[in-house]
Amino acid sequence: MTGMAQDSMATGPRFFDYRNGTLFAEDVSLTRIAEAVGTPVHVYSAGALRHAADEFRAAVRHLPGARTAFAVKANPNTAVLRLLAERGYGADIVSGGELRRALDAGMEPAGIVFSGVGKTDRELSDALEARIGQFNLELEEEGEVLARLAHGRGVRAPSLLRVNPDVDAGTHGKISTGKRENKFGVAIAEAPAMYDRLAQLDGLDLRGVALHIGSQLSDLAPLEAAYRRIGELVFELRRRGHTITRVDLGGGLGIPYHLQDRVPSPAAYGAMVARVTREWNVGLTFEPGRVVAGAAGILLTRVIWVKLGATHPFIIVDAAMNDLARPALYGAHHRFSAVSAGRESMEATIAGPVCETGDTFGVGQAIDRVRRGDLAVFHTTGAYGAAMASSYNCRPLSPQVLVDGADFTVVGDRMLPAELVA
Ligand SMILES: Cc1ncc(COP(=O)(O)O)c(C=O)c1O
Ligand SMILES: N[C@@H](CCCC[NH3+])C(=O)O
Repeated sequence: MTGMAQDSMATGPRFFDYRNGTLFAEDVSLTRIAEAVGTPVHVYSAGALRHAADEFRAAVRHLPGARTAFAVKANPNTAVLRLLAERGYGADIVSGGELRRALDAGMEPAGIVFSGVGKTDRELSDALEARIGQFNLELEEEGEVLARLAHGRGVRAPSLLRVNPDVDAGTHGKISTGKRENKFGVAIAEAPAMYDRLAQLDGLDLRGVALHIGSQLSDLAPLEAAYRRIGELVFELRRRGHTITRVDLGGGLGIPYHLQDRVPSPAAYGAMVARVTREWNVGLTFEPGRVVAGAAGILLTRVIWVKLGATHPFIIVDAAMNDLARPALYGAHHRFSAVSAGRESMEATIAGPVCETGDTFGVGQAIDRVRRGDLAVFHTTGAYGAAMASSYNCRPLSPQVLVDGADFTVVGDRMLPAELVA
């Protein structure tokens, strides 16, 4: 009975839970969603989103000038963004597409932060046109181009300089962003002189510095080390005569994917930030993604075959790496449980139908015993799940459903070509 036993160990309010042996999302049985919408389907819980969104905000909102900008890349679904806008979130964006998403969802332009190492002139112009609240500059030339574009419009672009603090975030190499060899931000040693030059430009309203050292951080120590370096930089910039009013501390807080994972709570994170930034005298911006949306989603799938394998049986499900890329890309783990939990378990390798050996969700895992036709879920897919989906193998993008209490709605992806939407 691994599914039921595993889920009963979860802490905090439970939005995906068994009732009479069937897994529910809030008050809607997943069997009903599968019958109505088909599988695979990404299912989000509005209650879980509200809970995580409020928990993070509660942890940081007492900090001076605190602003929370949800990292849209984690979950750009318009209904999700709308819900977060209602909870007081702005948006951290990295492309013109994400800008449109954030604006479509009703986010205030003033609450939008534009990060990203390769913003095009067109994207910078569109963001200026939209009057977004903050540009995070990732290289000096970007600042010069933005200054020119802003000056041409008779405005000054509110900007921070993103600094690379050269700290090892202790996370997967592909999602680490704050080591000197990474492409993000400017080297901290070069930041003061560069800041001096950028601050001279008429078209920029340079207000401070930003950083983001990586994602799925399971320890606060690297964040604290990076923040201390940024604190020293703030005082150095003030000694050089600059007025520093804002620091953007990025995102990165990890969440549990295995039941035994231990990660810092948002409250512990907020307490660390309060301690480290006490003397800074600036407003703080946060860019959380995963910690807000991750636990609010599951991927509902159906078992197509149980196939004999050399070491373990293969459970071939109808979801694949094009629906959930994290296991194939980072070797990431997403718990698997049956929607109708029986009493038996089995050891199996879970795989999708895509023609790649890497389309595997777990090798030799102990899971609920499932049979052909059974429904099952991958847990904790609300962040970087549907967001990273592709139509590889000409598989249609899977639908997304938002459950709120006893109601559920298909919350489509308006920006995607109609022929790609299931
Ligand atoms: C600049 C920036 N901000 C915020 C985030 C959000 O990170 P997370 O989802 O780990 O909170 C990312 C992704 O790592 C990012 O690149
Ligand atoms: N896509 C990554 C996170 C990347 C964060 C973006 N900087 C993941 O699924 O874990």
